[in-house]
Amino acid sequence: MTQPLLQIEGLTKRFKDRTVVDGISFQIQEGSCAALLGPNGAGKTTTISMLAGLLQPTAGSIRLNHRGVPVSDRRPYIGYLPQMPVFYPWMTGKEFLRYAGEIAGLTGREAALKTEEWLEAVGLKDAGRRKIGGYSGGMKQRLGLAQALIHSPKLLILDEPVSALDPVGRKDVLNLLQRIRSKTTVLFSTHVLHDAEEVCDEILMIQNGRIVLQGNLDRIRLEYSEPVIRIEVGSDAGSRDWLVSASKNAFVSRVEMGKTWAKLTVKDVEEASILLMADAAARRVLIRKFEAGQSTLEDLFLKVVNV
Ligand SMILES: Nc1ncnc2c1ncn2[C@@H]1O[C@H](COP(=O)(O)OP(=O)(O)OP(=O)(O)O)[C@@H](O)[C@H]1O
Repeated sequence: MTQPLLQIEGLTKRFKDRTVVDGISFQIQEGSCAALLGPNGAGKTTTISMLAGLLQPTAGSIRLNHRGVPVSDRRPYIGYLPQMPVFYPWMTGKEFLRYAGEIAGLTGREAALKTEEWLEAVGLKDAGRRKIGGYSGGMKQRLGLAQALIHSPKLLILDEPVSALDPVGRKDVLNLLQRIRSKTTVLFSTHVLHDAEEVCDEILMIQNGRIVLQGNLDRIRLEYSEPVIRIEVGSDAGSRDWLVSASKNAFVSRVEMGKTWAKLTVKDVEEASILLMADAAARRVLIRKFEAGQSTLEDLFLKVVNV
């Protein structure tokens, strides 16, 4: 078995007496794309800052392997884009990238070559001649990605790369990440499950500084999906009463309910659908929506983070 690119063991960060990252362990295989997913305040930025070498862990180990051997200084192997990158608005995109390349250790010539390559790759070939002060949020984030990749790192780490963007910028950056991930191992943090699903194959769900669920997305989807029926009824008293009594059926194992809707976890979705529909028809209940299927990853995420 090949060594994982990144191995994290018991990583912990305490600020005074407050434990913000609480002994987390995980691995990232070369070539994969992993999302560190969790609600606000879960500990994502703190974890990522430790991986990027900006914050000293209180305990635990971070090991990055290159050709199967641990490296002593992992920073040259990592590309990092912080949650709120700082750009010099008076620089052009091109000047900024060259500067970033030289800071990352490239020679002037290499930095110039890589700048052209990356400006093209992130769709800023023409804009590269303009000042960053005039860039949109999405353009800045694409420039930030180019900056993080300019020294050809083995692992790209991004802290909430799309959360501050409008839908167009978000789509642009997610599409770009989709392309990058075929060549570079990626770890990015997000509090939006949909973003993780769009790009990643692995997830690490974090809450209160602990990993509460981790693994391959498809496997988790399969393992945790449950048969559910979602029903929406009319707002009349009869329909609402029926919904309450329907949720008390013996075949319902869990209920979430609003005034005119219910999500019922059942044992056998087909059998339960037939019984519920027949009963609703016999009692002339106004069904506005009836959806029988499997619970989604969103359901699981909400259940895990308990919101
Ligand atoms: N330097 C610090 N000193 C004390 N507490 C801190 C410090 N940095 C972060 N925290 C606290 O640690 C917790 C986790 O913060 P962190 O920024 O890692 O969460 P996050 O998951 O990235 O959240 P968000 O999605 O809001 O960015 C928060 O409650 C935060 O207030």
